Amino acid sequence: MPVLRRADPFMSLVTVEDISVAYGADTVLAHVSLTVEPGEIVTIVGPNGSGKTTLLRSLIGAVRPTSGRVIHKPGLRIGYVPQKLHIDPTLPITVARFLRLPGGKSRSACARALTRAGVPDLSGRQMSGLSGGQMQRVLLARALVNEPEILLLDEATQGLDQPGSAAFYRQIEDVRKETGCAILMISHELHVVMSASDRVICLNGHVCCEGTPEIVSTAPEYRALFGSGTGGALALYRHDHDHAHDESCGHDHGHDHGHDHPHPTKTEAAE
Ligand SMILES: Nc1ncnc2c1ncn2[C@@H]1O[C@H](COP(=O)(O)OP(=O)(O)OP(=O)(O)O)[C@@H](O)[C@H]1O
Repeated sequence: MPVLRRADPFMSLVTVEDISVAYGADTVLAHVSLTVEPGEIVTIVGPNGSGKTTLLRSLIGAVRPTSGRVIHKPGLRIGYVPQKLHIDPTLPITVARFLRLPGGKSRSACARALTRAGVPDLSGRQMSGLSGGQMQRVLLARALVNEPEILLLDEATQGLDQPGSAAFYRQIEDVRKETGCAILMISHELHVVMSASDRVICLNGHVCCEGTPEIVSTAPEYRALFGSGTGGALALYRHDHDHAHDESCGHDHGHDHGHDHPHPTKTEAAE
């Protein structure tokens, strides 16, 4: 069984224990371990082909690790926002119908999810007529219908312009504030995302380094992959933590997730 459920009231939402994943002869993830705690925002960064999507897919049970295991808190509700969803333009389907598709969700739950995703007025619109930004909000709403305890986002702002993606990430922070759900996301938009994250995991087939955005951005492993340019961008987006973190680029599980996390400082670039 690739995904286990363990009964422990104090356990993490998700625990990845030393997983490796191979496609045929190609090992794309080697000995990856991580946890996601209730209410935290964790961002996975890494170059193309570094195994980020594979990691998310193994979390939802869509990819089977060759070794190691993925453990979910029992009864864990997961919301998944894919990179993109191709809708056949000749298929007439409204947003409301799309949201209710996976098993007769109530109208009120769908309306609530659209409001949480910041698009309360889209329910009567045709899916094929949505802009890229609206589509991503609808995919977010779909992931929110079941009131997830953890939201997985796979490069959810791909194709959006900078203001569009900044607005999307602000919405994600609002969702976390309102619902308390944890967020595990993949993104290439380092300067926006690293500011909004409690913790960043830098992946390149294995976990290169992990910690607060400030710590990861100065880690030699991270700089070797991404250069030092983002260090300047990060300075624009200081995240005001009101809790302590480990000061090393190692595992950083010691902080308190039970309280409110402030938004990143607003900046010109985030407007
Ligand atoms: N279903 C599959 N079958 C075979 N190889 C795959 C499959 N899915 C992914 N791969 C390969 O595994 C490696 C990791 O892919 P993955 O999509 O997990 O990386 P990624 O970090 O998400 O990449 P990107 O940033 O480009 O989206 C790549 O070399 C990819 O070609």
